[in-house]
Amino acid sequence: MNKVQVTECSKENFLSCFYASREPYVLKGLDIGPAPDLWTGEYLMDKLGQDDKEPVRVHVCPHRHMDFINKNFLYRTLPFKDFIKRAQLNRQTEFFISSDERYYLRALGGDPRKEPADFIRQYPELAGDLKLPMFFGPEKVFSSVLRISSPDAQLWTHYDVMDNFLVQIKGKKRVVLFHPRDALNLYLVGDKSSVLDIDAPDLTKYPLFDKAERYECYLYPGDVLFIPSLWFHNVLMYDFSVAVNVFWKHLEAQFYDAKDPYGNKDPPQVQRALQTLDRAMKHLEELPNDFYKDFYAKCMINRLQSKFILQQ
Ligand SMILES: O=C(O)CCC(=O)C(=O)O
Ligand SMILES: [Fe+2]
Repeated sequence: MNKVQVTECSKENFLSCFYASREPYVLKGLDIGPAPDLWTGEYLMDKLGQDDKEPVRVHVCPHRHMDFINKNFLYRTLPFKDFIKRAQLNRQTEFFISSDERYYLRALGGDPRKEPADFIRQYPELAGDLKLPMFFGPEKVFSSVLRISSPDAQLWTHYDVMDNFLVQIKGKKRVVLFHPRDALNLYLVGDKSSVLDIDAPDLTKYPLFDKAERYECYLYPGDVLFIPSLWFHNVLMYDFSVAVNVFWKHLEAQFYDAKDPYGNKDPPQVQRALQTLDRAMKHLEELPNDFYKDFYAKCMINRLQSKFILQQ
């Protein structure tokens, strides 16, 4: 296991010394404003509990391991006040599935299908309490996302296509990361890993997972975690947790899908390549038996490998 590096450097130092490494860092001691002191559950309910505030759509899950592949959670809409009340508790008196269900809010944009989330515009009641780390020009910002969770919830391992500064405001959490070079060891389905229990993985089902190099850190209020694009991350909340993350474009505009409200669509070039691959697979399906399919699939992998896979 590798520990994610922790530094107390300034923004300028981070950019000149660390950013280019494309490795994760926990940045401590940045001035993020008074939010970590102010944002108790009571305060959030007071600021956002007005009747005219839009209710929130949250994930509701009866298990610790939230699983996007098998969708072991529901989406439910709650008034903000009720959501905050419930998210602070370990056991619910009013619930959708069971008394030990957990909640996770990932704020969406004003028009969730089209617009990325914009924390400052959508939560003006809280915006003055938080100085988001503005490491790059405003034209590079993609979205800023409020994330609130119950204790003992764990978010599935996934990657995002943007650089990310995850600002922890309330509660302690553990973040486990995997380098993009471990993609073949994580049993991916799209942008998510099928290995749900990363602490006790089923190695008979997922033998290669043992090879994936694990990076780990703990985040406390005021900490900012830099997650470079394509790095896999899995987040375990120990407490009622509040965070805001900022997604940044670090590539030129042509490498981002203009219709991506979440920041997790692959580059348009990759989407086209995957469509072509689907067609290629249909052609292989036409072969007379599995032996031929296996052989020619290996020939195709070989071509990809010799042209694109980096030596490790
Ligand atoms: O800490 C969290 O709630 C989730 C972090 C995450 O997946 C992200 O910021 O992209
Ligand atoms: Fe993420």
